[in-house]
Amino acid sequence: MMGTPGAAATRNGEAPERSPPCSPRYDLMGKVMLLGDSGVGKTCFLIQFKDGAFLSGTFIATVGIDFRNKVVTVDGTRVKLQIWDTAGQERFRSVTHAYYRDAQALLLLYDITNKSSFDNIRAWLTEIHEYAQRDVVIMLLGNKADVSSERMIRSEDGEMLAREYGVPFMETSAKTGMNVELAFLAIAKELKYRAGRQANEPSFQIRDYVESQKKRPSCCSFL
Ligand SMILES: Nc1nc2c(ncn2[C@@H]2O[C@H](COP(=O)(O)OP(=O)(O)OP(=O)(O)O)[C@@H](O)[C@H]2O)c(=O)[nH]1
Ligand SMILES: [Mg+2]
Repeated sequence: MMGTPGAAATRNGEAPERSPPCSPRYDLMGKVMLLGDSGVGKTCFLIQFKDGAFLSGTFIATVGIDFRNKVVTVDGTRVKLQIWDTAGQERFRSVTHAYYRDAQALLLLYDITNKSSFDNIRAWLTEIHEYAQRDVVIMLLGNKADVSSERMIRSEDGEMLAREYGVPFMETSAKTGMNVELAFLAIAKELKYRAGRQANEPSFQIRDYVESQKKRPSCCSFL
């Protein structure tokens, strides 16, 4: 499905997004984009979050760009996440660039079993800095953490890279669901915090939140 870039994260009612009458109510909405090389698992990550299912079998690369909506409730606030699933293949880059500008959050994935997908993260970050909003929330995710036997990238390497860029990091599995919901909940919490901080509300640090909540794969500390 193709869509168009649109409105920024807003309180419901202030800058309304046209939504069908049957869509669930929400207090706040934000656009999230999934980025990363082809095959790292972006589409599976989204399907796992949206439907709780894993697409195994033949890999079908995404063509162009697509989105799904899901409303999550964080601390009593309903946050509608409009999640854009991009094509990782180089030939679709010019299509996806146009969508960066409207995103409030970017989930940048690599595949822990694929070294080049990790090596390309720096190039992705350069691209993000070129096309995205300056204050966009970025999270680095090392996906396919369930495949410990083929691991090429140590968890510590992901952590180090994330620290260098000042972004939260965790390993995930679109297959088992490990840390998938947490990634989106952390984004939703950050968007809620940014949209309107109440007096006396403690400040929210997304990196601390992710560090305190994330699960670690049980098998791979020997690498
Ligand atoms: N074991 C395992 N396999 C995964 C995981 N996530 C994705 N895969 C597999 O990896 C392949 C690629 O997954 P996709 O989600 O289609 O990859 P993508 O990033 O959307 O790729 P493009 O659409 O080309 O950008 C598929 O065969 C999936 O079944 C995971 O967490 N664990
Ligand atoms: Mg895809």
